[in-house]
Amino acid sequence: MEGREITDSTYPGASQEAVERTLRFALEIVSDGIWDWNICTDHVKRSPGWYSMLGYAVDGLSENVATWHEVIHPDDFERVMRGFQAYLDGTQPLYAEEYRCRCRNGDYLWVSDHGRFVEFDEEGWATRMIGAHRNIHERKLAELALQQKNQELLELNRTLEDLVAARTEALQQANRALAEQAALALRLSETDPLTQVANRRRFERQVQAEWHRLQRHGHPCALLMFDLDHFKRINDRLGHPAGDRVLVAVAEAVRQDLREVDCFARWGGEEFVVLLPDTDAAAALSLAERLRLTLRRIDAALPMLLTASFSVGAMCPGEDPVALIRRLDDALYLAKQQRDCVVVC
Ligand SMILES: Nc1nc2c(ncn2[C@@H]2O[C@H](COP(=O)(O)OP(=O)(O)OP(=O)(O)O)[C@@H](O)[C@H]2O)c(=O)[nH]1
Repeated sequence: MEGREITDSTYPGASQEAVERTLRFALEIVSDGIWDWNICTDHVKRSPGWYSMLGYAVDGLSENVATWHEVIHPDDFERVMRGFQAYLDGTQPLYAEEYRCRCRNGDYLWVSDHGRFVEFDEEGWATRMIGAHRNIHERKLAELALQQKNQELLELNRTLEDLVAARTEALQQANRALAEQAALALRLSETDPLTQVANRRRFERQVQAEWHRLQRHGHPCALLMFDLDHFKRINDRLGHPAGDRVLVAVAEAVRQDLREVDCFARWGGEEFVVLLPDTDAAAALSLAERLRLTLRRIDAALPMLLTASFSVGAMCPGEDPVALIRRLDDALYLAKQQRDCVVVC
């Protein structure tokens, strides 16, 4: 077994005493204090360096293991004993611990402690163990201060990360709320407050977009315009609020006859327009006829029949949207000469 005999081939011909002296010198050079434990008698011989390291008079303490137990800091005691026992049990290949030792003046000094068995009986039981202490107080304090700083930095970092995450979340929430508000503001600015259909502004924007689509891809697109007939009479006979209710009922009925992609808008007063993407003039005409009949069927508790006059027209490539609207206006004017009819332009 390694380290079983101190007198081995390293020191051929030397006496046991001479070898021990040499080893002791070597240990004193590399350590601050040495202990030499006779396991059978429980006698522990400690070097003068060990006593002076802790401020005790040389050989001023009982030379046994209990002295060691008494100087270990209570907070380190269990850990050190566990490490020591693990070596004694053979579950650890060496005994090496760092802990605090009580000095004579009551202060505690950080030391490192290494030890190993050096002699065994015939059955292989350890009979002697030698160890060395080193004063690591300054290094250990610096290390602990560094650990403390690292811990503080970690906590600060965590706090900062939490703060950043909380701020990011708050910012994202604010952005979402802002985007929702902006979308609502846009919707309101482009919605007719009475009928809740699109207003002229939204309609003109959509017409421009469709016009560009037509120029680029040649997709057909049609427009439909209608104006309620003799609407003034409704107001005059039943009052303005009743007229409002009729406008709302008209918008509701027409909307139900349209597709999602159609843009239905109130052009002004009792006049409405519909933008019909991917629709040619013939399809727009049949839709206008259908809507004309729809309006006649509206049940608005009116003493007179509700009718409307329509104009429809398809967008022509190259034609200015303004010119197209004018064309529809002119056709509606013609329809108004007869009323309750559709004029294609
Ligand atoms: N109740 C109500 N009436 C409105 C609204 N906007 C416009 N009007 C009324 O609609 C009527 C439009 O009258 P006119 O332009 O003479 O048209 P009309 O009576 O429908 O006659 P024709 O279009 O020639 O068939 C006016 O009395 C306006 O006051 C509105 O928001 N609510």
